[in-house]
Amino acid sequence: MKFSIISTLLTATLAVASPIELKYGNESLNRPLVHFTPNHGWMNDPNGLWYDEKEELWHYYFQYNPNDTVWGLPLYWGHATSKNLTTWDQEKIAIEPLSDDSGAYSGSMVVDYNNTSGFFDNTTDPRQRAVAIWTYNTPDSESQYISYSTDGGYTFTNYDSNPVLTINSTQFRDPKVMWHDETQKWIMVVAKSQQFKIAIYSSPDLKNWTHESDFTQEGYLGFQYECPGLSRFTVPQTNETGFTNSSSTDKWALFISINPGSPQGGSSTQYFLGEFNGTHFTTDHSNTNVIDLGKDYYALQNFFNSPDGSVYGIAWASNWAYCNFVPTDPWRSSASLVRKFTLEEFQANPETSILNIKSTPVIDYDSLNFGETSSYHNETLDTENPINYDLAKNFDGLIEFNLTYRVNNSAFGKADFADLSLYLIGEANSNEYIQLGFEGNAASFFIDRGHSEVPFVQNPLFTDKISVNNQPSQYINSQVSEYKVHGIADRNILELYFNDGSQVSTNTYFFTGGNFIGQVQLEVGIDDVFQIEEFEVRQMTLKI
Ligand SMILES: OC[C@H]1O[C@@](CO)(OC[C@@]2(O[C@H]3O[C@H](CO)[C@@H](O)[C@H](O)[C@H]3O)O[C@H](CO)[C@@H](O)[C@@H]2O)[C@@H](O)[C@@H]1O
Repeated sequence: MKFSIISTLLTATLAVASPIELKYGNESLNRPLVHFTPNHGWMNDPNGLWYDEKEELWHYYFQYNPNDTVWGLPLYWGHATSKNLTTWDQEKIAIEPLSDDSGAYSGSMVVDYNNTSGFFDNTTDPRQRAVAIWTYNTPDSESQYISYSTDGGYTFTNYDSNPVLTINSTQFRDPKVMWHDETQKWIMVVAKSQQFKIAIYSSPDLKNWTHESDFTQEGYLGFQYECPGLSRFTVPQTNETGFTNSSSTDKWALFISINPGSPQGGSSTQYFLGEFNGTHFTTDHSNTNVIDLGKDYYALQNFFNSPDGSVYGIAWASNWAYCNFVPTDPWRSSASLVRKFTLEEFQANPETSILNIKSTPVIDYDSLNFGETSSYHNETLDTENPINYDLAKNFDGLIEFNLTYRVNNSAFGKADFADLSLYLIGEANSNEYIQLGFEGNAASFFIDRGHSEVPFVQNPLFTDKISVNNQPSQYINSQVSEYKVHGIADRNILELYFNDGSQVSTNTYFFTGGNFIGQVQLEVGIDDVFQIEEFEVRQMTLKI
């Protein structure tokens, strides 16, 4: 065994009391630490993401049913705040529906710095003039409402002339609003869900909206479009390999969630890259892109603003195909980690480079304590010598790993199952594990979350095996390619970032007796194929 323990910190104190146990009691052995979960009740889409520049505080609202652990009416906007985008405090409910048979459905938040709406006076700091734009759902209609806050996003007053936008439809929802500098107008993208249209509206004041265009029947349709979003990105500069881009330095991404009927099964989030001129969005190419190739990443929404001008977003880390059966209690569903999105030139294959949205997880390591780190470098693995690493007992169940490996494509035959497999083995029951691996002939990464005794895992729609077609991070020579994967396993959510986030796969998993990982094992199915450049695993926990 060739790993080395680099550091051993905190192990004595961790066994005594973890912050999660103190906060929630024993109910939450599988409650994630750095993925937000409501303290009780049901949660789905992220809503109203914005950054309060005055308080330096991030606000995150979410579809919330506090009365049950399944989706149901009345539906509210729950609320959480964070200083570091890693740990969140749940706040009081922010927006309520008007009756028990209705819902405050998904929507977004803007900061109305210049008081275009007229809702504010000098008593509200311009940086805190928060206006929510959301869908009011009743049995008869879906229409767009606005509500404003004069206390920094904690309580909201409904505009007395709501709705601000209605088209006599029951399938018209999820407005995402941004400010467009060039036209000095607010722009809304909103789903005419079952017409497969993303409608674009403009407004000078958030109250009066003009229909500008529809983006329709593009990409995967599924059953319906939901939760659109429009974000502006900076195009990376042309590099020495001759990658060319448009003369514009900006590029726009239109995000559209589809549910049900996504190609991954259930619900997922796609995006298109193109141009936006203030009234119309046009795609550069007819290809659609999927922002996360896993099963648990839906209804992505990006923050209205951020301190560095970058695009940050959160998704709902579940899937409508099985969300109501997920074995957590007294809450259901988690948010994804916050991700920073940037545009990159992505080598789709040896001949073609394309623009791609790269995802980087945002984790504030200052809010975490670190346990043991195991590290392993420059070894060719063989079948007789796997890496076995026992994690510290009763740790908090948050681990991170980095794995960089080279594949010698000349060292296996067509009929060989040439795999490098990383097993994350349950602490309470070592028969339970997640298998993560790469197979040489398929040149694909795979995730197998089916080795569990939790009955829910047998739900066929949970899809225990998922694969990601994986590009090398570099071609070392004509036979040898290098790949990278960064993983964060947080109690019951595994986020995998391939090649520094060029591709991502987010998937939940469930073990009996809580979701602590007790052992990590890295092994190969065939000799002399895999060279481990780096393999590092570390355990982490929240600072109290
Ligand atoms: O909370 C409403 C918001 O959620 C969104 C997207 O996640 O709409 C989801 C939607 O349907 C789901 O919930 C249903 C109720 O459990 C379920 O039966 C269905 O299979 C799910 O897809 O919720 C509403 C109400 O049922 C339905 O119109 C949506 O498809 C978002 O669009 C909403 O704002």
